Amino acid sequence: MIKARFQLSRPGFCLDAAFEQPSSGVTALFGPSGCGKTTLLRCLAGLERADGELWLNGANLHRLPVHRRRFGYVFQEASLFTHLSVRNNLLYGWRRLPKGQSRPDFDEIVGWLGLEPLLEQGTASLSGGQRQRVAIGRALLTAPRLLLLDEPLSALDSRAKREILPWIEGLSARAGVAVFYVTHAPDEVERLADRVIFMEQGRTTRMETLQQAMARPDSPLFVELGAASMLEGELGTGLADGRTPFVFHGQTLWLVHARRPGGERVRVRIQASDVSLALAPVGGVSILNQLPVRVLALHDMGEGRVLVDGELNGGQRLLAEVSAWSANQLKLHQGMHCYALIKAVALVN
Ligand SMILES: Nc1ncnc2c1ncn2[C@@H]1O[C@H](COP(=O)(O)OP(=O)(O)OP(=O)(O)O)[C@@H](O)[C@H]1O
Repeated sequence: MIKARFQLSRPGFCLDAAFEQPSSGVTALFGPSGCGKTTLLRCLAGLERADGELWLNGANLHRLPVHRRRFGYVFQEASLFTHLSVRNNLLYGWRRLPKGQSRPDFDEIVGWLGLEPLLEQGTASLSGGQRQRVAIGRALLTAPRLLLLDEPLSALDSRAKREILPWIEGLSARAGVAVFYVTHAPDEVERLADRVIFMEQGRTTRMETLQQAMARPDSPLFVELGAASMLEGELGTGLADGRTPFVFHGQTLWLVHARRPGGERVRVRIQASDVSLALAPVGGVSILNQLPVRVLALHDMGEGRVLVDGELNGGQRLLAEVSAWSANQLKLHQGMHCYALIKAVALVN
């Protein structure tokens, strides 16, 4: 477990943050600009002098200086050594690991991040996404106890961001290291995070699993794009007619244009406004996906809209946005069974 509490004041800003998280997987630190995400990450790293405490798996790290914490830190813009090749940048911390400490496998980490073709290059010719991959590799090669990533994609354009995301995904599990990931981009949280710590005005306001964070209508993750649900399951083999099955808890959703090999664990995203409800299965419609759902709660969103919080077979949650008029017509109420008609399903990873 990681248990942390930090208090710090500077003119115009106070940090008062506390959390407890498992020491595995990816925890996103999410909140608006200026709420203190970077400051909290810097407190974890030991780069800020804050009051409080920091425990990692029972060890008290709070008084330890930065280098003795052995955390990897990657900033918004990778600061690579310009006089060294990619290989020597990667090996920089690895070579300096204390004698007797087990060394991460260089080739393995290079492979995880797809860095082989770049190894003998200088850093000047690297794209922004490649630089970040090298910075993450360099941090992992120091065998960090925690990996701290501070908005590593924020300086990249959307194409570079799309390219780098698959390399970052799954890294925490492969390397067996817990990752703290600062971002204000909901799509990065949905794609990468297992858990989310929400922050506002210097305070940690809530800690949730991604599923919990996406199952409440007032989730800060929904502010820009509206409510959505995330389902986890397995991709099946694509059919000749263009459909690919996504299977979860014995149910199937059909995706179109998935173009991916079957057998992978994936997440899919369903926008609540793309989900309609019906009292019985509907025939003669173009909608591919209909799933039974049980109504857990109805939330009045104002402006004649109702957000229906539903539970699918197996327990995963599905949000549907319907008009208040339709909710009345269907007499939707808690505990009721109905069918979700899902217009679009997007693969997240
Ligand atoms: N070195 C500094 N000296 C003084 N104030 C600072 C310093 N760095 C940050 N601040 C202030 O501290 C507050 C928290 O900043 P912080 O960078 O932690 O927020 P953030 O949530 O990471 O923001 P962003 O998403 O924009 O990076 C802000 O009010 C910021 O202006």
